[in-house]
Amino acid sequence: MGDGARGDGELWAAPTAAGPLDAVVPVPGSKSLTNRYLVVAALADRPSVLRDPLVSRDTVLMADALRSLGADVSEIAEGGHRGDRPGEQCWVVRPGPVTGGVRVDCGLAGTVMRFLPPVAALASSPVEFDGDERARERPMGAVVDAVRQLGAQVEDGGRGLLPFTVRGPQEGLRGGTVRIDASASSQFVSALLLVGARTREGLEVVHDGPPIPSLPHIQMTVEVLRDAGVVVDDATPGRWLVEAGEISALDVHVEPDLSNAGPFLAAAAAVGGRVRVPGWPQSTTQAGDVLRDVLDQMGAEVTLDRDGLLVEGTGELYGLDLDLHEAGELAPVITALAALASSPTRLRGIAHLRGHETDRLKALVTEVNALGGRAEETADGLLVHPATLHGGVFRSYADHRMATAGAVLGLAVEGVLVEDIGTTGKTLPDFPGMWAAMLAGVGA
Ligand SMILES: O=C(O)C1=C[C@@H](OP(=O)(O)O)[C@@H](O)[C@H](O)C1
Ligand SMILES: C=C(OP(=O)(O)O)C(=O)O
Repeated sequence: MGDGARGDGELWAAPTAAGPLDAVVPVPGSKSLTNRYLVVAALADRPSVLRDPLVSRDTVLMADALRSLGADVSEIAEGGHRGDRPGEQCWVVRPGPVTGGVRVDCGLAGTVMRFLPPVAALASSPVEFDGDERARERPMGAVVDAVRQLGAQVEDGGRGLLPFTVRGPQEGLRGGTVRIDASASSQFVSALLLVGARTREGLEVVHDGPPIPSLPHIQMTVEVLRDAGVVVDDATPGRWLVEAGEISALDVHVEPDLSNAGPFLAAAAAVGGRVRVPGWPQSTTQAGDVLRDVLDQMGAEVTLDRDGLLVEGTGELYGLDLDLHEAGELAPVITALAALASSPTRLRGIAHLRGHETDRLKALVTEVNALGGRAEETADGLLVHPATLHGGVFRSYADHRMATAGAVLGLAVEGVLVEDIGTTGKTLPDFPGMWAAMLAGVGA
């Protein structure tokens, strides 16, 4: 198991901010983009270059899995360059025929456990999938079902959960129409779209069920495929058509992870001062971009310019009523701010967070209330009422976003101890170091 695989019980004394912040925080690359680029590059016709990819547990698991399935992922660019820009790191992905006979460790990465079973169905020998203990509880049924509809066999003991083994058909994937219920995760649709071009007849994916969450993530998949020359028709809501054909190699710079920027930007909103995240894209498919609007509504001043995104705290922090169906991964950090706000917050449209790294609705209510907060679960979200918080242990449940939410609370509340801060390694290689750098010099 890699870094952050399990709660280690260790407590991290979250630093309080001794004064207003004044920091520039470079944020590593997007998890969602890095893992899509890796999969597309592994299925492409020639080698690809990913510039400034995220290197964290989720993306290393993806790179390792793709290596075991026949691609080569290496850190140095062809010819020994490390990239065009000073300090730029590159991953070079050389595709190869998809081979089976291997075991894929998904860790707790939704992108690995959902995106790779359809890739494994391109191999004719079996591929075993497993992951962390909690990974065995995350919804997988639609992926298992879809891979079967594509003609693969899946041995899952009838559970529709990890662990399972995928055996692709000897003759490769024919394609055709696959019908799934993607209401538990947008990743079910993304997973199928990513392999669509590698089927003989192309792939039609039809969603049949309650509304799909995180639609911007599906749009991101479509845009990444189009960058690689794949023809995708997404004109009809709930239906996607991917034409069969070659996937072109990519040479891409990975945008910073806007959702991972959340805790740093929230810090300025919570305790005042300014935090700038350089390289914030002017336009993006990342759901995290909605933070600009959310932080503005909560009372911060938000400015996007050529130097990045600047958030300035105003001393006011308001609650809000927000449908987060499209950007559920922001719920933990918004809940942390809500717990510090002067008016109530209602978050709606996020029932599917019960199937994320942990049951995030339950975990957020339990941990905010353990610090004296007044949060409650609703059928599809959370209510957070104003309260005076006190110190105590904030448990993270092996969930990177729970841990960073605890850090945000700790800035404003003395004596917050976050359990297993190392779990942030799922999507951030050095969160404690970045947090300390943001606070360096404050109040000095
Ligand atoms: O495809 C992706 O990269 C993701 C899709 C979303 O998943 P859900 O649709 O399961 O919420 C998001 O929450 C997750 O962090 C990343
Ligand atoms: C839900 C998340 O991750 P995953 O990609 O594992 O689903 C997340 O990062 O908030």
